[in-house]
Amino acid sequence: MTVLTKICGLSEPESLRAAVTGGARYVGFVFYPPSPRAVAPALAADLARLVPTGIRSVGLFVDPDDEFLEHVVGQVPLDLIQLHGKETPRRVAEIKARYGMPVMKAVKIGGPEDLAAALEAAETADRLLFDAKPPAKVAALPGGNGIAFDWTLLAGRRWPKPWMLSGGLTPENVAEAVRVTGATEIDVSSGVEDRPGHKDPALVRAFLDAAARL
Ligand SMILES: O=C(O)c1ccccc1NCC(=O)[C@H](O)[C@H](O)COP(=O)(O)O
Repeated sequence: MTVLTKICGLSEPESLRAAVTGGARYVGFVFYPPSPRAVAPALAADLARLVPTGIRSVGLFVDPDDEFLEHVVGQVPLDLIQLHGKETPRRVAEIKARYGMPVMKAVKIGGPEDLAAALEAAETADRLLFDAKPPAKVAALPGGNGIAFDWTLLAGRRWPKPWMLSGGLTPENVAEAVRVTGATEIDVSSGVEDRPGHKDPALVRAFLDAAARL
């Protein structure tokens, strides 16, 4: 089965090259300053210009205002906007209309009660990304926490929009995650880092090799 992979949180040419040459179909740039993966728009623009046609550059935002979106989208050649905050379906529709770009909405999963939000998000988003709900007790990021959710919650389910599985994926667990969920698109950040915010090109290649064997 062909599984498409997104490598998220790229900020260096070497790891970007590992993603591109390793077969990633999406590369993600984080525009959320509190993240250890946050990248300046000017650097992201330089990196995005290295991305060959056919690989989609994804800009990741958390509850961005229009001024920040304008600041980034105006200088970084992006193919897809990923919204990873508390954006409503109405805000998603507004961003889609304003920037004329498809939007992938993150849906945070902690338990079965969170699945309904996916159907609501699918009303206006072009794509869904299922991620683990951040732990409530610690001051976690909205995403990129290296935490997996219960994949059986997605088993056998169909969604009205294309969707991507993320949350705690690694070269070691990705085969099981895809087997259980039936995901055809996957996303990883922490699982290919040797320290928070630093992608290890060897781990990037290992993850992509594992995905290619599915
Ligand atoms: O990656 C981040 O630092 C981040 C910060 C704030 C919001 C979202 C963030 N990442 C979103 C992604 O798409 C990650 O790839 C996804 O959450 C999976 O991350 P991980 O569990 O570390 O593989």
